[in-house]
Amino acid sequence: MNKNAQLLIDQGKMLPLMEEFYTIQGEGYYTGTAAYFIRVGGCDVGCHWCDVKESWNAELHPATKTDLIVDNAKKHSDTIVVTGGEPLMYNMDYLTSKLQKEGLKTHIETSGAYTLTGKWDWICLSPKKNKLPLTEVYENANELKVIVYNKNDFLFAEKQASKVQKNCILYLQPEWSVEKKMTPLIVNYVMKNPKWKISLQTHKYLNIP
Ligand SMILES: C[S@@+](CC[C@H](N)C(=O)[O-])C[C@H]1O[C@@H](n2cnc3c(N)ncnc32)[C@H](O)[C@@H]1O
Ligand SMILES: Nc1nc2[nH]cc(C(=O)O)c2c(=O)[nH]1
Ligand code: SF4
Ligand SMILES: [Mg+2]
Repeated sequence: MNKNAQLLIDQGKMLPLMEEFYTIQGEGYYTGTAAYFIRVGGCDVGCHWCDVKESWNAELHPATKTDLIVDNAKKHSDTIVVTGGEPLMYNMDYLTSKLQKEGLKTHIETSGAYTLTGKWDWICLSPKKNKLPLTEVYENANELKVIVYNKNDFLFAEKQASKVQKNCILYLQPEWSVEKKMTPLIVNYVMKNPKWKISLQTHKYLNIP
């Protein structure tokens, strides 16, 4: 990448853009709500079950002017979900201030493993064992969404829940490849531990992006 583009990326004025799409939020608190998704490339957390591994290598995704991303997003929805990849690998201050100036709601999907930048109307924190969230992200999360791949993940989920604020909404979401096996276990767990809710990847049942 040329020096100038790298400088603009460092300032958040350009971002490696993998894809953007208008769809229905499939997961968590806003499930069922229309939103425009901005998927930023680049992630080094390395979840073995990640459903967007194509996002990991930032160099495969074109550095795009943040102003253009915003001008496009505002045509589609009043709610913008920034995801990735891991969006917090980049400085989100410029993007979110521009989105909010346009009157748009800013939501983020994050592992919380990097410094919290940006002004967010909603933070979905999905912690990963390989690279745990930073304290500042636990403290500002509106929802905690723990992916359940095996039985040990219930214990991990409880540890993560002890780190977020009292009003943070707690979700357990089955990992997609074991969804048939883990969903009944999550259903049982939630009935026994009703501070938790179940979150399903409803867009995958609906066959939408
Ligand atoms: C692809 S990640 C991108 C944002 C950020 N890197 C993160 O992990 O939160 C978006 C959401 O999808 C979840 N996810 C990824 N792969 C999944 C899978 N195979 N099954 C269930 N959820 C998955 C993540 O935990 C996260 O909540
Ligand atoms: N419909 C839909 N909802 C989503 N919620 C979080 C997603 C993500 O990949 O971050 C996602 C996604 O990829 N599609
Ligand atoms: S942190 Fe998110 S994008 Fe990165 S590997 Fe894990 S699920 Fe995929
Ligand atoms: Mg997804």
